[in-house]
Amino acid sequence: MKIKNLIEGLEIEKIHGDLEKDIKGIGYNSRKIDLDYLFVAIEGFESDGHKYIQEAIERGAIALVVEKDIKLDREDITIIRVEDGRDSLARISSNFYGKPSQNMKVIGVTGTNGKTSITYLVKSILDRVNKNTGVIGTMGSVIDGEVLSTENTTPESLWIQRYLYTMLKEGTKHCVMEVSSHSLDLKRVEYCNFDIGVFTNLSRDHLDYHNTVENYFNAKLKLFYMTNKCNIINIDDKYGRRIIEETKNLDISTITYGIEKKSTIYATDIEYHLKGVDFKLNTPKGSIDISFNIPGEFSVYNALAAASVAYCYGIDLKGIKEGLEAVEGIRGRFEIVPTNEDFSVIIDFAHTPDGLEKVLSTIKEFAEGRIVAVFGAGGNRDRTKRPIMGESVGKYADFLIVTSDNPRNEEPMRIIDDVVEGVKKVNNNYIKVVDRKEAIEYAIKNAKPKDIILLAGKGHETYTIIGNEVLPFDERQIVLDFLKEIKN
Ligand SMILES: CC(=O)N[C@H]1[C@@H](OP(=O)(O)OP(=O)(O)OC[C@H]2O[C@@H](n3ccc(=O)[nH]c3=O)[C@H](O)[C@@H]2O)O[C@H](CO)[C@@H](O)[C@@H]1O[C@H](C)C(=O)N[C@@H](C)C(=O)N[C@H](CCC(=O)O)C(=O)O
Ligand SMILES: Nc1ncnc2c1ncn2[C@@H]1O[C@H](COP(=O)(O)OP(=O)(O)OP(=O)(O)O)[C@@H](O)[C@H]1O
Ligand SMILES: N[C@H](CCC[C@H](N)C(=O)O)C(=O)O
Ligand SMILES: [Mg+2]
Repeated sequence: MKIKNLIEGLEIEKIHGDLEKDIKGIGYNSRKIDLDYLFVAIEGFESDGHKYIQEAIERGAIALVVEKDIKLDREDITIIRVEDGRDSLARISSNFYGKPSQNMKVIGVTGTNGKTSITYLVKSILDRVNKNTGVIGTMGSVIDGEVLSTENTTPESLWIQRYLYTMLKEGTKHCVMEVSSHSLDLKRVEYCNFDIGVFTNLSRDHLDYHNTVENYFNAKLKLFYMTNKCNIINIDDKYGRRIIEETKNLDISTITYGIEKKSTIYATDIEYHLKGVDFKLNTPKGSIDISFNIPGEFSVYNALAAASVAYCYGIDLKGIKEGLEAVEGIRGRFEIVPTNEDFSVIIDFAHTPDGLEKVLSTIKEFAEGRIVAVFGAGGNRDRTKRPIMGESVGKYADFLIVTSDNPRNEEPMRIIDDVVEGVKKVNNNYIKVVDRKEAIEYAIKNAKPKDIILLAGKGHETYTIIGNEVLPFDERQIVLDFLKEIKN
């Protein structure tokens, strides 16, 4: 595509050079630049893309989008100076891929917990009524059955636009996307035409990035100004009610869902059990009984959110029921490891105080033996949530093994101590085991009949991040291998 077409709509401060050149690809990382590429230099938190302009040119960049004035000894390189590199990257990427979001239905899901779960529930319902649905989120990008791994829950704008383009090419006209607060703040989803926005809930997380809960909320709020068809909001969450208030004058319809407060889509007759939850789904078009395969009240909320999306698209109750009930489970979300033992092992991705509270209170309701929790907190992430996570687990678990969860560049024992600070307030029945594999093995070795061992925090992840290294680490495999080992 010619540079002049690529920069359509871009807010430009200065241009130098030829705009007729043909661009073969776009990049924001110098290491990924190829022949005849356009390189967008972004000043980041860790580094500065402008430092890598020379490398980008050596690799084949023939045009640059920059946030600062730069001096080059090459006259043939086109230089476009802009105010905001991230915003420009999003605009250019959308142009390059033919503005794919304008030709499809994109559903954005935001909130602290439940995003991944809801995206897969929506996919299950829409797929069943012949709407081939793509997903972009924590577990990767799913395009026509193929899963591509993504670096972030919501990838950089270039990738989002590329995935949407590929989906369209494959005949996928619906995409359900997790929209993280980082992505809203860092403009990864700019120029993305959202049909529907879904809000799950808001609780403590990511304060390392946003500093205050108010900033975190305001980042999430942005999504509901970007939608065209409908906003779907959890009315039982106080931040959900704030979104409803803040957006009430917009020319867009709002569907509310909930259990406690009066809402458009709601659940009644809820019956909890360890293998799932049964409830009546009520909509303005009638009610239907749902037998859902993931337990807990939080699952009812996730199912209601997905049902609201389907309702918004006019899918009938039977279609919604079939789609929800077809979900046998979601990887790493209350996943029961098939051990064949007299105790149970559950792998769950809870990594926030609220997520842990929700999953543990669900387990507590059915536990006949002890609850043993193996968990930790991620390094280079919100420190303020760590003691609160410890407290959430300490309130419910009979025995806690506080361990590591992706320490990244932090000292693992320091993270554990941050968590233990909260544990100690409510429970003294804990040990610290830095090595997560040893921690899991300890829990299994000492398991008593009817125990429920919860391995929390890593969910679907099959790796651990120690320093800058990503090492293989699959908890299911660790559990099964260890059981085999102690039996031999
Ligand atoms: C805090 C944050 O979100 N940071 C994101 C941000 O990084 P940054 O601004 O620090 O980038 P940087 O390292 O300073 O580099 C600046 C620029 O120089 C470029 N560069 C750098 C080195 C080089 O050799 N050549 C080069 O061109 C980089 O490509 C970049 O364009 O922009 C990068 C490019 O898009 C992202 O990869 C990076 O996400 C990092 C990996 C990250 O960990 N993000 C997490 C916190 C995140 O986004 N999480 C959310 C929420 C998770 C959830 O709860 O669901 C998510 O959506 O995943
Ligand atoms: N609606 C919910 N409310 C509270 N906790 C939930 C909810 N849904 C799921 N959880 C808990 O949070 C964990 C993570 O769920 P999920 O992966 O769906 O959230 P997410 O918002 O995608 O998280 P992330 O921000 O990491 O992408 C689950 O394993 C479960 O323990
Ligand atoms: N999307 C979340 C996932 C956290 C998962 C947990 N295992 C951790 O590493 O803290 C994050 O990047 O903060
Ligand atoms: Mg997710």
